[in-house]
Amino acid sequence: MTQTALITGASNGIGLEFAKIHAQKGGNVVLVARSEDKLAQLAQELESQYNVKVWVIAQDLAQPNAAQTIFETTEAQGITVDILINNAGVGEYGLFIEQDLQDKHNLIQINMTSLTDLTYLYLKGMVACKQGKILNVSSTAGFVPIPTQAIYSSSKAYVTTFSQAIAEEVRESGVTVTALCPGAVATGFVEAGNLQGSSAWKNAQSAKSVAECGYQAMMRGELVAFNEGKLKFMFNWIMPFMPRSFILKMTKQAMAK
Ligand SMILES: NC(=O)C1=CN([C@@H]2O[C@H](COP(=O)(O)OP(=O)(O)OC[C@H]3O[C@@H](n4cnc5c(N)ncnc54)[C@H](OP(=O)(O)O)[C@@H]3O)[C@@H](O)[C@H]2O)C=CC1
Ligand SMILES: N[C@@H](C=O)C(=O)O
Repeated sequence: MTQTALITGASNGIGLEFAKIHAQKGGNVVLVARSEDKLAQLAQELESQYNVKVWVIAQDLAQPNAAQTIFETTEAQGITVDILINNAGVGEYGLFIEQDLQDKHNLIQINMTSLTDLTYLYLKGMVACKQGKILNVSSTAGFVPIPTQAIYSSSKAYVTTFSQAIAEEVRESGVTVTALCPGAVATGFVEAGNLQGSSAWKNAQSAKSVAECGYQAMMRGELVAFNEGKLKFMFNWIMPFMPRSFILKMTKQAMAK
């Protein structure tokens, strides 16, 4: 049966690669982002190249009602979402007290609240049908506090913890929830988050490789997935045993420009 995947942040980066992967496997796709022209272009390419159905929903996930609007749109068009990939997210760089508070509210809305709302709205139907998969794109940043990314790293800690908790809640239902925790990835995220020049991205991975890893982990129903084995080892078996003060110095240095 052809499965439909709703992918947020599908106009660029990792989300764009998720859309290509799912379409290549014969899946229908609902593309969500703000850039309607880019999404329309991608929709046309995917439909002609893979003979799948593609819908475009242009929505700003920084808006409080975005998730409800997206859900109402798919409901109105009779679209059953079998796979939800909450990928959209924005980064940041700078001292907390020097940040624009509205920008931080937007980050919290995009990275946490809209992700939560979309999960709530679509997970209910998946549980009712006893099938479905959710992939929440988090980050290794969620495992440690990061000076200059205080709210971003906290938002990803939320995504990783939230995803595991609801995965257990629905474990008997036939629905799986996966948190994908990439390290540095070479996408527009870096410039958009004013992160260029930070040494943390010197060995950034490709969006394609991260999406392939995340998609496979989602299909296997993994709880928490890393795109590199060394990251999995470091964040599961090394970092938890390090002194907090040392971790803070290390993350602060990694972000230095
Ligand atoms: N790049 C990295 O180093 C890492 C990224 N991640 C996570 O991966 C995910 C994808 O990031 P990545 O692909 O790298 O970043 P990109 O900046 O390349 O892509 C971000 C996507 O999110 C969309 N987006 C941004 N703001 C909004 C908004 N307000 N409303 C709707 N959509 C929005 C953008 O589309 P548009 O502008 O058209 O709205 C774009 O499609 C994020 O959750 C990020 O936190 C995790 C670890 C590392
Ligand atoms: N890992 C990067 C993306 O989440 C970061 O720390 O910003």
